[in-house]
Amino acid sequence: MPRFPTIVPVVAVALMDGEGAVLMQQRPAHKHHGGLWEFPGGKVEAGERLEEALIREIGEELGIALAHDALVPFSFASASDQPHVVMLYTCLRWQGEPQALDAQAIAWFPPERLAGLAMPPLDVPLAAALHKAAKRAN
Ligand SMILES: Nc1nc2c([nH]c(=O)n2[C@@H]2O[C@H](COP(=O)(O)OP(=O)(O)OP(=O)(O)O)[C@@H](O)[C@H]2O)c(=O)[nH]1
Repeated sequence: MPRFPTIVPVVAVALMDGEGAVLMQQRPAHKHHGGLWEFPGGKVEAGERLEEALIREIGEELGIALAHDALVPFSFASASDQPHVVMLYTCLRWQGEPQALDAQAIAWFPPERLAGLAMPPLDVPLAAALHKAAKRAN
């Protein structure tokens, strides 16, 4: 019987500003997927709850405190050739001003511009779903 690879859970967030723009970060050049734009986040550590991991990662990467009750599960993405499962939340409320503490750069993009970014493969369907949801909301 075929066996599935062990899953590596990754949590990420689409922070949205008052105009619906989404914050993306550019991965450091020396890392896997270097230079690509991704949703801020990272791997869930053993024993961590998903939201707890996300709040920790975002504190480390952007220096902001996400409001726990503002984290809304949005979608997830996986592929047969990699163990990562990216679980994306949306969030409209946080404390502090996002800074690129880990990434090469951070920037806000209207949802319709996400598809034009160079992204890791798992982010492509997530970005498309965000764009679709934004269109439905308008
Ligand atoms: N944070 C984040 N990671 C993503 C996204 N999409 C995606 O495929 N990933 C992958 O999920 C993993 C997250 O790992 P991480 O951010 O905690 O740690 P890392 O950069 O050191 O990863 P690495 O060990 O693969 O180099 C990376 O392999 C990354 O490429 C995304 O939108 N956000």
